Amino acid sequence: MTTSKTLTPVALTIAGSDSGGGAGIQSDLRTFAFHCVHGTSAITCITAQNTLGVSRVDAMPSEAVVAQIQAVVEDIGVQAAKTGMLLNQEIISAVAQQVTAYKINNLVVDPVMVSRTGAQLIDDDAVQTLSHELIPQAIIITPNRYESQILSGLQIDSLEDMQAAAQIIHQKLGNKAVLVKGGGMSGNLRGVDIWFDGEKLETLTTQLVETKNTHGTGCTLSAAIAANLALGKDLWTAVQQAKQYVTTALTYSLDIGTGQGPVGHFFPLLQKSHV
Ligand SMILES: Nc1ncnc2c1ncn2[C@@H]1O[C@H](COP(=O)(O)OP(=O)(O)OP(=O)(O)O)[C@@H](O)[C@H]1O
Ligand SMILES: Cc1ncc(CO)c(N)n1
Repeated sequence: MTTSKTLTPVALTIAGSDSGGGAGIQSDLRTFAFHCVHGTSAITCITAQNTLGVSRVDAMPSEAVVAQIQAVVEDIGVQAAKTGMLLNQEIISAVAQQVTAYKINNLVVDPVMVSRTGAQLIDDDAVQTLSHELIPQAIIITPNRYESQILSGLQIDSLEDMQAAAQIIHQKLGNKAVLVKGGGMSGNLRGVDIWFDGEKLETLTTQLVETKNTHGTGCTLSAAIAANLALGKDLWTAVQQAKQYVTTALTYSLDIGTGQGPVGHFFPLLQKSHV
């Protein structure tokens, strides 16, 4: 059997480490692997985190983040990338400069600012830099309910609010597409996302999964979109399939820890071995 370098899809995650293994770098690399995409990483910060929450965050020096991106892109090359928790203004600016310099165009930005529970994950100055320097370079951004409120200036309580926010964010920031995620909504809207690409306003609905173990859904979704882009799929297909991946991972979520457990990525293996 021969192997070919050119046939190996590679994706890069630029994100924080989650010691509990449910979100961040750990969920992204797992998602890439289960898409048969080689995963590379640039770690922005180290969180001490478990199913109950984040107890400490240590930022990496921005030079270290830049060095990781350079090491990966200059030697291995990437077909797609995603950003997650970038923590502070300096790191966001440095990442934005690298994205420009290396012309990373299949860029998925998960604008991690506020967790689903409403906790702020980056400082105030960083929100501005994210909006002005990095988000404009993304092919798609995937804000959750609270991030969509910040980016659109709207209070979001209904499906109509989500639709209006997606359109405002698209107009303001000019990404090819915006996906407003509904995990932070209430009732049946929890599994509903809104896509807007300037023309098509679509509601993405899979089944609602009734579980408390939803940690890492947002990271997994954006990583799965990036993986699908690395595999050469078009953006709309990449998003639809990523949404399905997250839904299935939620149905196999892991009841570990005493708080919110993570989504489960092992389902393709479990199905094969009939465990
Ligand atoms: N209970 C659920 N059932 C089905 N889908 C869900 C559920 N909760 C979240 N999702 C889906 O998970 C994806 C991530 O959305 P969510 O709003 O949870 O992102 P997030 O807040 O960024 O996540 P994170 O917990 O990683 O910070 C979306 O596609 C959303 O519809
Ligand atoms: C490291 C990290 N990135 C992203 C999130 C958002 O889910 C988190 N909780 N932790």
